[in-house]
Amino acid sequence: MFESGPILSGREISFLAGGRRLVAEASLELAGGTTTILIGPNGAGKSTLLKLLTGEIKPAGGRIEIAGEPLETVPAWRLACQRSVMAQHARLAFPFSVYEVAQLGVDGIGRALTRQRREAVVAEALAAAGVLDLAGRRYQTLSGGEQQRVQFARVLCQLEAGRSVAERQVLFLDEPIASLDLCHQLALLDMARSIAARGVAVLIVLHDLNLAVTYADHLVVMDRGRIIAQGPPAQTLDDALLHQVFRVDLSLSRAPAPGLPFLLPQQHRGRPTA
Ligand SMILES: Nc1ncnc2c1ncn2[C@@H]1O[C@H](COP(=O)(O)OP(=O)(O)OP(=O)(O)O)[C@@H](O)[C@H]1O
Repeated sequence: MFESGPILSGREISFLAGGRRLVAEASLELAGGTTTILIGPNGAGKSTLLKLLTGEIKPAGGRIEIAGEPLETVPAWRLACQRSVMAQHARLAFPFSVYEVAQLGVDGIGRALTRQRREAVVAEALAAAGVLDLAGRRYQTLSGGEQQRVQFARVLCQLEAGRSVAERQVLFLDEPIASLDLCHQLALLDMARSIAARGVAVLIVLHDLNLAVTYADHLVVMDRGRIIAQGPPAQTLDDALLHQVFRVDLSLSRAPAPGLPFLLPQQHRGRPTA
């Protein structure tokens, strides 16, 4: 059994850039064993908030703690063991093979592991992400969806290698299914949930509201830099909030599968309402 409770917490976090407040007084907790899904329209501040929580950028105000320590005091090598990040866009300047990209996840972090174990971690991650058969290919020659799955393999490697150092870990996935077909979307989200089930705190930025309400234990809704609602999906989303945040007419109804919340467009006019 794992220790439940928050692994990462943010209190009143703010971030300013270009003369604008991109994140304003955001507070949230990422608990072990929990899948938190962050939703909101384009430009709401989701990726900016994720970058603040991962330590990639520094907040102008507020406090972020990971495993009880202020985030800014945790040395980079330990942070790399405590949290793994799949960014929205990953660029590679060098002609790496798929295997080498996944291997980046264990480089450094997996130094305490035997070479055999490191190789097993990479092979297991490539297989879990469904890209083992692409291991020898040049990363740049892959399709967008294949590249996204290789990036997922890389973060799986990092998480697994980091486990030898950090017991309490956070997995951040920023729009991890944006380029994936439905089968691979569900496979990735199922895997993220099974990672949460072993005690990791998982934060996923998603645009698909159906998948968000289906996979989230905790839903966080952002609009214009602010967290405007959060909690269990069924108690967090309602028609009024959907209209306010996404500026379209949607209705929350029940899908044929019992207990599975589902959003159906109602009189959708094909473009956002004013
Ligand atoms: N460094 C920056 N300087 C100025 N503005 C920025 C900077 N970074 C982000 N922004 C702006 O901040 C807002 C929030 O950006 P962010 O990427 O966090 O949104 P998002 O909710 O992830 O959007 P999307 O769903 O489109 O990915 C956007 O309007 C963006 O243009």
